[in-house]
Amino acid sequence: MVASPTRTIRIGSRKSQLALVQTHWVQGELQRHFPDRQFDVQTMNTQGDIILDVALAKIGDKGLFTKELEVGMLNREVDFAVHSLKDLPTNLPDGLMLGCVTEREDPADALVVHETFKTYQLDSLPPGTIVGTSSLRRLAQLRHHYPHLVFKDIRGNLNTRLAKLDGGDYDAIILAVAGLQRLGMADRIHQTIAADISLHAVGQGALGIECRTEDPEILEVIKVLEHEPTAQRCHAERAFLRELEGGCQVPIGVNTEISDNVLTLKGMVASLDGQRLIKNSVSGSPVQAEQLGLELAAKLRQQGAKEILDEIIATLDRDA
Ligand SMILES: NCc1[nH]cc(CCC(=O)O)c1CC(=O)O
Repeated sequence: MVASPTRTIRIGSRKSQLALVQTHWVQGELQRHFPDRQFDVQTMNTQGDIILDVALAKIGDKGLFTKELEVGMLNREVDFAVHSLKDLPTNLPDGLMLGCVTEREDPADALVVHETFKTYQLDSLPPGTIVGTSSLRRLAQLRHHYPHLVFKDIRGNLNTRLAKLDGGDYDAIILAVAGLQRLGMADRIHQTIAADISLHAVGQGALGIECRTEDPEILEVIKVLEHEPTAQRCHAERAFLRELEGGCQVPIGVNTEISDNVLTLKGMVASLDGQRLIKNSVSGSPVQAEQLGLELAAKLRQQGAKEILDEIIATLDRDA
């Protein structure tokens, strides 16, 4: 018997510890579904892994963590790439698509504290507490609720950030619950931040698998890992962000849930000083996910979101 020749499937990944944990999970799951196929992992450095000394907000986020992997796919060096969905831009290059969204972990943010701050919760942190975050979304929402805290930029992978916290550069930092859980560091979560204080990033907690548009064989393989409710929630979130975004990393947060076959999408846009914060929500059928995202974007624009976003983009351009 002649076995039909099947190609080895090459998976592209960043080299960070979190990226590798996520990619190896995908590789393991696919290997379980397709025991006769071979899956290899090929790692690449992205701009986001190389430029570590510039505030994320100033370089924007247009594919900072994804571009090299995308070039690899278009050049057929790799067949698909595994991303943290929140790092994947809402507009993808021609020839590539979001082929699969995996089941989401808790999408919330977490407060992680220095050992001398263990007795505090977010709402009891004393004035002047130094909180590290590099996300304008986290910054604006926390400033809105806790104007007495002091915010300081922080970069680097999860381990670097935790080392800076433990070394005393910060009293507390904000990280994604999902990243800490995946790296086996859930014990560092001091408090999960509630949605009424801080909405999470679009796609947070889910993995997004990007592949070539014209490669049905690969698309069929990766689709086995799709989790439909997560995909519907994330498609609504991404449509909302795509519709509002000025192309820059901006303070936009979301929250979604599906209950009794109704998808509810909450969204917020805030000014950097946290003084203006606009929120609203829409509900409808999960199969209309994208439409719900557009609807919510239109609502927030009516409430003044565009003015806030234009102002932020002008500030970032001026300070760049
Ligand atoms: N921008 C970095 C990044 N990309 C994905 C995660 C965590 C995992 C996730 O949200 O899926 C993180 C770290 C963080 O925000 O703390």
